[in-house]
Amino acid sequence: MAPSCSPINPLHVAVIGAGAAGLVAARELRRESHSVVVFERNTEVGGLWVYTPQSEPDPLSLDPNRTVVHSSVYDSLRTNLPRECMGYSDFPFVPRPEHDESRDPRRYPTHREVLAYLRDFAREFKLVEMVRFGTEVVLVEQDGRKWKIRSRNSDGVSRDEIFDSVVVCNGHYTEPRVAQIPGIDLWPGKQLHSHNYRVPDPFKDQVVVVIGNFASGSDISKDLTGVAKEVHIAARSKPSETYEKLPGADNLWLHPMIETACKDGSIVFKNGKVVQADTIVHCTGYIYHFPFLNTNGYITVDDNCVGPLYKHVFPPALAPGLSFIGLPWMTLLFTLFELQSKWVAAVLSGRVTLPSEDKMMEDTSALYAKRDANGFPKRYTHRLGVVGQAEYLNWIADQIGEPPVEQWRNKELEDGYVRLATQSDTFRDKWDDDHLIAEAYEDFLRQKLISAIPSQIFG
Ligand SMILES: Cc1cc2nc3c(=O)[nH]c(=O)nc-3n(C[C@H](O)[C@H](O)[C@H](O)COP(=O)(O)OP(=O)(O)OC[C@H]3O[C@@H](n4cnc5c(N)ncnc54)[C@H](O)[C@@H]3O)c2cc1C
Repeated sequence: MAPSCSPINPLHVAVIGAGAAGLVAARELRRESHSVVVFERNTEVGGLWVYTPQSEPDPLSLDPNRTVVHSSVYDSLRTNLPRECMGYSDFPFVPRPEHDESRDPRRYPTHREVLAYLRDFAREFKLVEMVRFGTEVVLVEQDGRKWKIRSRNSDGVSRDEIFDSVVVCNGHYTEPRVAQIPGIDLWPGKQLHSHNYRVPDPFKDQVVVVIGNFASGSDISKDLTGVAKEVHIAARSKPSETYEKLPGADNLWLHPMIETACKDGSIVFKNGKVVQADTIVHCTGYIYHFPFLNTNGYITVDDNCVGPLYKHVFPPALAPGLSFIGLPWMTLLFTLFELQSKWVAAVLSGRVTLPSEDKMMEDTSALYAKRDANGFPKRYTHRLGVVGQAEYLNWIADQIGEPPVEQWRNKELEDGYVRLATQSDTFRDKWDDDHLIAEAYEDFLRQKLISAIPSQIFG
């Protein structure tokens, strides 16, 4: 629906999480005159990007009563997308050497630079004053037409409060998904999920099997080659005859998926190769998890499909009081967080209207039907992909009267994914799209978001 001329209706809104999604949600809600409280269980902003050397005591994170460590960032992590396309629209993620010599000016900087950027963003827009740190949300449920939030502070003190609306930004890279391996119960080696991987040192001289070959699997296997005896990647997407020695190291092999794990410590791959392994690292992704949410069964998570949700944001029967920012993946995430936040803020103030509950349900059912007809599993419901993501982001932009996402930004994402898949050992340092960098910086200059083009970022 197009923006209406209705008077603005300011509400009291709770945001759960002060990561990249929650920060921009808070900014957009406040811009729309809502009063905002951001609940953040950590002691600082940044969410996933707040690296900690600590990992969880249960290396597969299966114990529901374990102490949760939020971040899944490993020490050597650099971004998997170029920085120009990662930033918010009016606060570009550009090198900021004037601040501090420890900043990383590279096009694919370290996780520390992303955290520094998010801190800069929070400072620039005075967002920290809205955040209640060390405060975990333990329950969200409807209370008449409003929403009750129960939170617990670091002293264990609980508090109930009533809000007009709740915006969920709790992140979805903390609750691991673990691969099912025939015979694993009798296999005597160690297992961990990439959520609990930080540095390669504990794997010195080991034979390690890494399951998964996308961003984390590819990074972690390379990280391990420096200290491990052998590293074997098991990739679900590879044909069963695959057996390749990978470039960039002399102890790294690519296999198809594991056939079975045996009690003598061996791992048999579907290509028939057998290795005597010490450790398996599951780089197999994460599941959406909302342990605090009580909607009397209305919202479910079924094979990583969270629903029902209109356009991945609003549960039709509970909209607009409850909304979710940041569920889709394979997209320009910070751009998505910003556009979804603007949409939620405008819907809450009455500036933009949602379709009827029935129409939203129809749209959601149509999305599921299309997914099923294309043969995609449920866990791909929130996967946007290169084409789908541009359409989706532009659809939201249109709802709120914003311009479509810049072509250079979409193209950087597209080319970035191709590089990631085809030159996984060099994609962060070698590229041939300097023209896109130039377009991005000209755009930033034109909008007066920067004062000069830094020279060091061209390839
Ligand atoms: C290894 C890895 C590498 C990545 N690399 C990139 C990249 O290069 N580029 C990119 O764009 N994206 C990348 N991503 C995706 C990344 O997750 C997003 O970019 C983004 O930072 C997620 O932001 P978020 O706010 O949704 O979640 P988070 O950053 O996870 O923030 C959620 C916040 O909610 C808080 N919280 C959770 N539950 C509660 C509760 N009950 N009460 C109070 N607070 C709570 C948490 O403490 C946290 O601060 C990567 C992800 C991973 C796992």
